[in-house]
Parts: sequence; C-alpha cells; structure tokens
Amino acid sequence: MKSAIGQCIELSLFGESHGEAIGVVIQGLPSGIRIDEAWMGKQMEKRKPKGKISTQRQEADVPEIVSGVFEGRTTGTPLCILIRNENMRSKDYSKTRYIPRPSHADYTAEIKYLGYQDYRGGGHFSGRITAPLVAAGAIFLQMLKAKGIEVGTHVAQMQELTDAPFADEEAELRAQLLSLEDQYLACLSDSTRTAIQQRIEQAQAQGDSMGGILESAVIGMPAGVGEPFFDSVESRLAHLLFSIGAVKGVEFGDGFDFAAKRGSEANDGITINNGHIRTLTNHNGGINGGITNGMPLRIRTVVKPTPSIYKPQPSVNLKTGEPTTLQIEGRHDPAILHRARVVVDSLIAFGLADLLTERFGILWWEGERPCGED
Ligand SMILES: Cc1cc2nc3c(=O)[nH]c(=O)nc-3n(C[C@H](O)[C@H](O)[C@H](O)COP(=O)(O)O)c2cc1C
Ligand SMILES: C=C(O[C@@H]1CC(C(=O)O)=C[C@@H](OP(=O)(O)O)[C@H]1O)C(=O)O
Repeated sequence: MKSAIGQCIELSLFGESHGEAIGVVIQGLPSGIRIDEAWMGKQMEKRKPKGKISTQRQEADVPEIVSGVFEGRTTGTPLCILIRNENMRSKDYSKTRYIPRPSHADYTAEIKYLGYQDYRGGGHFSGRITAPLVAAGAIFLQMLKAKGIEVGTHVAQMQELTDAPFADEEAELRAQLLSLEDQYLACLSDSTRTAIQQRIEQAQAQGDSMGGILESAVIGMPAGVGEPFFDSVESRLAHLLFSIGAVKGVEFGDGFDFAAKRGSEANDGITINNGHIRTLTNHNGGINGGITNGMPLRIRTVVKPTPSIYKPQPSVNLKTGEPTTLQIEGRHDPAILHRARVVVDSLIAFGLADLLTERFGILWWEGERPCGED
C-alpha cells in the first residue's frame, strides 16, 4: 500500500485532505540543484482554486521545505516538503459517511481499508494531494529548463470546444509553451478560453461538472532516453499521469486517431536538419520503441467530469444496505482540468528527470552545480 514511484529518483506522497498536513518526500535527487522558492510559489498559484470555475475551499498552500535543502541548494539527501491544511469543513462529510459518492473513491477505499480510511474530503484520494506534487514538480521542471527542456500543457478540448493545436514547428511550439506560462485557464486561443470558462460556469450554476482533454508538449528531449519494454517512455509517463485522480485516458502522438490512418499517413519520414536527425511529421509524438527520438513529445490526457456534483444521485447506505438518494454538501471543483494542467506538467517533468538520470547518470545534472559560485 505504497504511495511511492520512481527508479533513480523516488517520489513518495503522504497526507489526507482534512488531516494536519500533506506532503512529499523526494529521494535520489542530485545535490547542488538550486531551489527557486519564488518560482515554486508561482507554480502553486496555477493549481490554487480561483473563481467560480474552482472549489471554494481556499488554502494558502505554502510549501515548507523541511529537509534536503541547505543554503538554497539540494543536499542530495531526502527532501521533504510539507503543506498545511487549514480550511477544512469536515461536517460536510459526516452526514454522508456511509453513502459513497458515485464515481469517487469513497466505496473502493472503504473496501480496501476496511473502513479505517480518513473519509473526510476524499482523504488520501483527494485532488488536494496533488498540491505537493506541484511543489516537487517545480524542482524537476527547473532541472529540465537548465538542460533546455520545456514542458507545457493546455486545455485542448471540452465537449465540442477545441483549442488551437500545438504547432509542429519547434520555434513556434516554444512560443506557444511560453504563452501558457502565466495563464490560469491555459488555452492557446483567447476565444476558446472564454468559451470554456463560460461552459464551466454554466455547469457550476446547474450543480453539475465538466471534463475535457489536456494536451502536453515537451521540447528539447535528447534522443535515446527510455528503457526497453516495460519501462518505455510511454509506460513510465502513463503510470504517472494515471495516478492523478479523474484521469481516465492517456495517449501519445496521434494516439487513438491512428485507428483511422494507413501506414503511409501515420509514418514519420526521416530527414536531416542542420546535422540533426529529425522526422518530417510527428505522428508518433517523439517516441519510437519506447525511446525518445529527439522530436517534441506530444501527450493527451483525458480528465473526467468532477464526481462530486450537487444533483441528487443514486447510492447505497453501506450501513443499512438500503438504496438511497445522495445529496452532497460541501465545496467542489465544477471542473478539474484547468487546475490539473500544472499537475500534469509536474509529473511529466518528474518522469523525464527520472528517465534522464537512468540514461545519463546523476552527474549529468552536474552542469547545474557551478562549483565555487555563491
Ligand atoms: C486538482 C484536482 C482537483 C479535484 N477536485 C475534486 C473535487 O473538488 N471534487 C471531487 O469530487 N473530485 C475532485 N477531484 C477528482 C477526485 O480526486 C477523483 O475523481 C477521485 O479521487 C476518484 O478517482 P478516479 O476519478 O481516478 O477514479 C479532483 C482531482 C484533481 C486532480
Ligand atoms: C481542497 C482541494 O480540492 C478538493 C479536492 C476534492 C477531491 O475530492 O478531490 C474535494 C474537495 O475537498 P473538500 O471537500 O475537502 O473541500 C476539494 O475542495 C484542493 O485541491 O486543494
């Protein structure tokens, strides 16, 4: 029953939504990585609930680094980040203690943990546990940036509303990733952003919720990263992305659209560009044989509509065994994807940092550690 992942670098999560604190322990980090707490704070802002399109639970979400950093740089020993819970309203959950919310983890956690789980606010299964992932992700994203690797995600689709696609051309894609940096509801097109915002607000007003698709891109990944068979780049990243509550699908490159294509439409012709091997198209999303080929990675993640909705729903009282109608109270996100996009970036960055360390060794990050500076 571990909440841990990683080969060379290990991430381990702890905490519950209504407990004292939540957090992450990272082991196997290179020493000497500069920690930019101000930038970590900016990343946390992207996940924080804001406005009508998010839960009304307001938390300061200030990451406290309690070990593993000395004089602003990683020591290389376990790094622990703590985030205090302050704004809980546990009474929202007491009336419905034995009435599981459809499509949340209430029933499955009850069975697995024999009723001993902290059921308040989804406990360890709450989307809240993604806050420490974002704090940790800020470290991995900065490690990648120092190596010229950029990761970014936009809200690509909600129902029939679709955002502009990521560009194939690398300089244009880089500019697009940059444009997403300071957005809360991150879209490439202003009109799509407005329409998606309105669609979520509409659902919120009706006590309902929305899902959608997040599209991510990574540029600057060197070719040759990834392990054969079980530790392909796809397997490792999908494992991480499926750990995010409400994620129900992940695809790479053209993904499920390959079903409609012939080989002649799906293959990426190989070319040479300024001495670098590149492909003319990128249907395969930068990965062949589970190994990066030097092209941008393209990943799509589908996030289901938030399970906690304010409409009456059928459930069962687990104490009496009687069918019942559930009417929830409390504060919930009418959509998750705008808050989850930074979680997706964070986990992709962690997965790639782990794979890069496996490929090149921990000293590959050495350039990050200018000896004698400071
Ligand atoms: C950032 C984030 C916020 C979330 N907010 C809510 C919420 O307010 N209410 C809710 O019912 N589920 C929320 N979820 C989703 C649940 O945590 C998730 O659906 C639940 O753990 C069950 O997992 P599953 O949907 O993967 O089966 C959120 C998830 C994330 C990642
Ligand atoms: C608090 C956050 O989101 C929570 C995620 C969540 C869930 O079930 O995932 C349920 C709600 O928790 P509570 O009922 O305790 O307020 C959300 O508010 C957060 O993400 O920081």
